[in-house]
Amino acid sequence: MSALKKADHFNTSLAEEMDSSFQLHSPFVTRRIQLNHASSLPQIGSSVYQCFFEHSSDAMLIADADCKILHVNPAFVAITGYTLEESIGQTPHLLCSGVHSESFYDQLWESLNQKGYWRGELVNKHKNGDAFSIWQRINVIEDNNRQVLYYISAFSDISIIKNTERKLWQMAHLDSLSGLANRALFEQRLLQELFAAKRSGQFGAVIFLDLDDFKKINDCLGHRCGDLLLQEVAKRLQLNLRTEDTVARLGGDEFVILLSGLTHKLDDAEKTAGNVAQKVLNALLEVYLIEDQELQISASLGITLFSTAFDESTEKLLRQADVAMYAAKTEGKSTYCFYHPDMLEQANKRLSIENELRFALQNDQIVLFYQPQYDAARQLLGFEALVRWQHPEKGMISPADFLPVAEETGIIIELGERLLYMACRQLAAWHSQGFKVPHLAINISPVQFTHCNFVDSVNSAMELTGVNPAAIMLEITENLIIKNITEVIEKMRLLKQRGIRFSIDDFGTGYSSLAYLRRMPIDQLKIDRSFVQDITHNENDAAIVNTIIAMAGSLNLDIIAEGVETPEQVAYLADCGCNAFQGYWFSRPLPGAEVLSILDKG
Ligand SMILES: Nc1nc2c(ncn2[C@@H]2O[C@@H]3COP(=O)(O)O[C@H]4[C@@H](O)[C@H](n5cnc6c(=O)[nH]c(N)nc65)O[C@@H]4COP(=O)(O)O[C@H]3[C@H]2O)c(=O)[nH]1
Repeated sequence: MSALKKADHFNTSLAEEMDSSFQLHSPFVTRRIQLNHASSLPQIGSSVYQCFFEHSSDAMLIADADCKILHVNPAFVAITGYTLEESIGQTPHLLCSGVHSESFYDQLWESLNQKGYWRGELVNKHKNGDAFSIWQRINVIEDNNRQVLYYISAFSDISIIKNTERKLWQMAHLDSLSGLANRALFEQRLLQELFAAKRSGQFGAVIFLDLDDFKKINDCLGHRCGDLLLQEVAKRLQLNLRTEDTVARLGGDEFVILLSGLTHKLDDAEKTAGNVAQKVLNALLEVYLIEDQELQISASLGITLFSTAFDESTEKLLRQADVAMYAAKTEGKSTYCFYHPDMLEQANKRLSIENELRFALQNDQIVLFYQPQYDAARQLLGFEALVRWQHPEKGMISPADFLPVAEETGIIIELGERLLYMACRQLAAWHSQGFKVPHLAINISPVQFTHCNFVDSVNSAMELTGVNPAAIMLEITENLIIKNITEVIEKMRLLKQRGIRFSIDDFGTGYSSLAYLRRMPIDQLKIDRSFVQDITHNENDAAIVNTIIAMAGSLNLDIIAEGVETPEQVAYLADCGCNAFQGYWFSRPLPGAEVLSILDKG
């Protein structure tokens, strides 16, 4: 302001002077306005300008060469909240919001001094303290000697436009549920960081985060609860990261974190990224209070690093971090893994199994085989239903090759329900055809058992097929019992009320304790085939089998041995007191149609 020279004597009325200036040009298109009383342009009465000034919807102010406000119009009063009296004598600094930097004002003044005008966007402050955005035009009015006489300014409130712009930007760049960046914004920032890393030589990291078993929360507690949990997770992520780190939600329960400017050394960068990942893991593990319920959830994290040496695309880096996250899931969840190229092949294989498995489910490629169970006198005791995938090109695929993927991806829920229904339907059909099948054992994956819909899905399979529940034996594993004892017992109790029986599969390979077993409403222990295999020439295995049989006797449980392949094994097991067998010695698992040949009517 001090650079501005004081105006010449202000000897005519304001209206008259403005009359003169407006005769020359429109004030908003001229570069520099000079008053020229000798103008020969046609005259318009001052009342017209007065009227224009008073009724304009744009705020207008006129200031003298010292920037002291001489006059403002009613629109100025309406937009800024300052009355005419409050404004006169003040400088436009009255409206300063503090949002703009000193260099912003330097450029404004440079334009006014050199070009005689400035136009642009500004954020001003209303009398009530609220900030509002304006589109402002300022013109310098000079006399014939190029001495500044006045500054005239007009501005319109563009807050609505700016808010709409902001909303549109948010819609395009932010995730509406969590308020975090979305994939598009994340990729933009990642691209910037890739360029920055190339220049600086510093490492950056992309961390892919997926909540463990989040689907269960959504399925069991509802989507509202799931959404609230995701919002809490987002908050914790933001709280535990620096503001310069970018956190984004890609969708569902998938989040990504971008760490930049780590260090120049790979080891140090790995260490820092690992520390951040561990910090995030710990923070997410803390109990959540969602709608008066205490919830706990863990996460699996995958980390990939980038720097000058890497010429990766954003897409590729995200994929690498995703692949590493899957490795963390397979390592038992609630942990983090760094990306390694070997993981990619594994991930591609898993992805193709996942896609093909979904297709197989829809296209009846999933079938059940049935392996008979006998007593020592070869009396049929029942069958175990065993899943097979009849792949059109790859042939018969063993469950060991696709069940882990089905469990990791949650497909096991749909698959398990389907198998349960198919097994019940087959048993009901045998019974209705008059065949004597005392029981059918059905394998239940731990993921399937712990799902909130499990009891309902068993009940609905039984109701839909009309099968006799007393002929159903559900096989669960020891590890399931250890992890969720109370929940497992409750579900077993509900199903036992319907007449269903339970067998502990692969018994002896897990960590069951006698104390647990006593509490469980179990009917049968199944000796794992790894003990049966060497029972005749390995003392340890023989001792374990003897102990299991004794334990079953003392707990009043049935016992069955699986994987029996030789008559010696049958004899040995029978000597120990086991009188139920399943294994290749008796029969391999058979397709449903072949089972008919070994079934008895009666
Ligand atoms: N070496 C040898 N093996 C024998 C012998 N007798 C039976 N087996 C095999 O041993 C496995 C017994 O099933 P499991 O322990 O429940 O172990 C099963 C079970 O845990 C799981 N599984 C199979 N079907 C289903 C299903 O429908 N649902 C679920 N959730 N899991 C299933 O996959 C595992 C493997 O199933 P399969 O490949 O069918 O393998 C079956 C069966 O084919 C024998 O004498 N010698």
